[in-house]
Amino acid sequence: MNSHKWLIKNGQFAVSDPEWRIVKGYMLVENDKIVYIGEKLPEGEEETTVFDGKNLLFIPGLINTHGHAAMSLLRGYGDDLALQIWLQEKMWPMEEKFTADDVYWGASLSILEMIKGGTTAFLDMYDQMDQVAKVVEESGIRASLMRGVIGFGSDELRAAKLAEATSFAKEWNGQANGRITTMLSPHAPYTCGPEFIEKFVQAAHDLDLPLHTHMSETKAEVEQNVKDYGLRPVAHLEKLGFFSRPSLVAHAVHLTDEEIEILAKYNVAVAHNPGSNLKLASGVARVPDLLKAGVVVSLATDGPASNNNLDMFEEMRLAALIHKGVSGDPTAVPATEALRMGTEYGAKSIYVEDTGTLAAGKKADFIAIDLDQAHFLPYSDLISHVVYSASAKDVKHVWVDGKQLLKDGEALTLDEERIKREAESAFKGLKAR
Ligand SMILES: CSC[C@H]1O[C@@H](n2cnc3c(O)ncnc32)[C@H](O)[C@@H]1O
Ligand SMILES: [Zn+2]
Repeated sequence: MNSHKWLIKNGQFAVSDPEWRIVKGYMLVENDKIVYIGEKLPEGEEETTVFDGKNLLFIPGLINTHGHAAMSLLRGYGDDLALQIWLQEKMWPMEEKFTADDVYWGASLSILEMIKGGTTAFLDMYDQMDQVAKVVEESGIRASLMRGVIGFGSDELRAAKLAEATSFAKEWNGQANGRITTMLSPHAPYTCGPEFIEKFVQAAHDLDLPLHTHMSETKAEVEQNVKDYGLRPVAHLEKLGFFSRPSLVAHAVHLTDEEIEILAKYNVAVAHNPGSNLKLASGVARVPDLLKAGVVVSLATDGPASNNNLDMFEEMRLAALIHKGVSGDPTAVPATEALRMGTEYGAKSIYVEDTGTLAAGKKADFIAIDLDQAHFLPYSDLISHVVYSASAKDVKHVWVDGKQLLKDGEALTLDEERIKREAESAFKGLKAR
């Protein structure tokens, strides 16, 4: 393969080594990697192709660590409901009717929205994952993918779903030039019995893969777990060996001090979904306490049907704001920490640690924010502006693996008009069936 080198000049770059600061000057990219960031033109690069970074702030691509992309087709279908009613009466009956094409177009719509909003990597848990993987391959985004499994039904059905999950994980791990990685994912302790979860743990050991699940999202679910198994979800999963694998849990809203200690002890990462937790009235996770205990807390939207968008700037802002409101402490989650949660901690959570920061040697997954807008002036503190003033609409350019996916707000790898048409028609089809 021919080597491709290009240089950004006149840019402002948000680096975090170890504190956030803005470097004004140059960034050199070679193939899929950042090779230099600094104030001076790197020696010998006078002739290198140049991209003008004037009026642009370059930050690491945002990393959305929990979601269900195909659920964009169900956006607005079942608002203002609590989790279990929303799942049982609205989502699951519709999801039963999803065809492979529905998953493909639903995932395409979400991936388009994510790229346009500055997300360069995401985690997805869903059925018919090969369709999502196809869109990841075509679009150029990075993703951690898993066939999510709900363990209702017969032993045969469960065995078939586990086999599907493991064969997907084996087949797709490392595909799309390494942009796809995989995990194994029982949906939740309330939809997967203990023996079934143990099978996932065994498979994760056999295949050397991380585990992911929904955990302690609602108070009712925690109480049900105690009734059914005599333990709260954290001790229950610990007993089943879940945390013996690298693991990421989504939500973790209802935790005791002891549970936070257990998560910290096993290095379990938490995907915090502030928007979805508020919308489904699930509660507010103890993020400041988790961070204090040394738990890696990243940010996620959850599916577009419980959010109802995939704007990671909104999640960073919510994370920075709600914990101040709940605790009465304005320093509970500072802007600097919210930005790490949306980038660096996201990379750790989905085990793609060669991304998530702007630094020489890291993957060239980064975005450019258009600073020439009223809501960013004065240019007093650009890190503050990213968290408190920016939104998905401010993203002008996006690169993943050094390849440009968004240019002047236009998707380069996806056909936006076709995706919008197909998604609308897929939703109509679902409703009619
Ligand atoms: C087995 S595929 C994933 C499964 O998860 C469902 N889901 C979407 N959002 C949530 C949530 O907040 N908590 C629990 N489960 C959720 C989705 O509808 C799929 O069935
Ligand atoms: Zn979810």
